[in-house]
Amino acid sequence: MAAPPVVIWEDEVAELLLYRELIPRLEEALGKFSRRDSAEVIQPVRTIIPLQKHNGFLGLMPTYMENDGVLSTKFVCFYKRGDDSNLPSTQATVVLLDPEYGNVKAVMNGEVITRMRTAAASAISAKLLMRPEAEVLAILGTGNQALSHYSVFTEIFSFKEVRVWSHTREGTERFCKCVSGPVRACVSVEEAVRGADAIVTVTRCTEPVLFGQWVKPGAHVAAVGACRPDWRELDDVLMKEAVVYVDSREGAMAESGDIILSGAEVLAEIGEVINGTKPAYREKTTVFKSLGMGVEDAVSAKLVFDQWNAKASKR
Ligand SMILES: NC(=O)C1=CN([C@@H]2O[C@H](COP(=O)(O)OP(=O)(O)OC[C@H]3O[C@@H](n4cnc5c(N)ncnc54)[C@H](O)[C@@H]3O)[C@@H](O)[C@H]2O)C=CC1
Ligand SMILES: O=C([O-])C1=[NH+]CCC1
Repeated sequence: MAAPPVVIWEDEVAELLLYRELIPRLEEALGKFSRRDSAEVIQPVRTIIPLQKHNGFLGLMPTYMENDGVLSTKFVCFYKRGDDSNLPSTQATVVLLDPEYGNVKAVMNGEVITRMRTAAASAISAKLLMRPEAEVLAILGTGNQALSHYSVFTEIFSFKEVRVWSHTREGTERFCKCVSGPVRACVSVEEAVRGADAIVTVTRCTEPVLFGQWVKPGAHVAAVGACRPDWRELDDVLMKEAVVYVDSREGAMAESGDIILSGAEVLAEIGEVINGTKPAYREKTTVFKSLGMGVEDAVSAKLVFDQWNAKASKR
């Protein structure tokens, strides 16, 4: 009989998951996903169930990576919360199964995984699409994703300046107190993004907040919020002027308001750039539209589980 599942919760996931180990595994997984070899990866577009009464959505994100022996599902609830709400805007759990027997091996906190793998995917897009001489990073939004993006972008790049903007002053103040390095608080989006070489959008807004007229030609934008077909973070000018990359074409066409409503053309998946089958236009203005994928959760969960087992064998 299979052993009962282990439960690995927030603090332990945070201790076991490190960007330096996660990033290379994510790069490999994004490349595998874009090869569309069903003997290697099966990851359908997530199923979404609206939670109308609570202004939210449940996303189910099953993934099977045959050669890696990874079978997992993430359950993620995300909500359109008002500013005065103390309730979380994203809650997630990842279940890791044994693909041979079908039993559950581990149940893990998915918030840390979601924060870290999303920020790591944005950092991979910047590694491939941002100009190497980039000096200024701007972050729009000051929530959980803003903090994880600050951590990984300052860990792997050497920006001379990091700017942050939130639509509330309290949000900006909280963010500036939480981060361990320098950051300049900005009072408007325009102040934050003018002249920036890299821009990360991690807001819960449903109307455009970043306008193309303010974006420096050649800048790279990692667009992480606006994960519903009628939600926007970026305006039509930016979407049409930029070269657009996505994590998954099918996901983007089903879920990204910035792509669907602007009618912008998608040049490539980021995995295709990793595989060398599509070009990286570093000298042009680029947008990486991230929606989040099950393969990212699957490789993160495997990493956490492997590290947990390695630690357990030393006890
Ligand atoms: N692409 C992906 O893989 C993922 C995307 N997300 C999305 O990223 C976004 C940020 O997520 P979290 O940091 O977890 O949320 P959070 O609730 O911790 O932070 C959201 C931020 O948006 C700001 N905000 C709220 N309403 C706004 C408005 N009308 N205009 C401008 N700013 C506004 C808040 O002040 C806060 O700074 C959400 O849209 C979430 O759904 C989350 C997880 C994964
Ligand atoms: O990939 C993910 O976990 C999510 N994308 C949008 C909200 C949550």
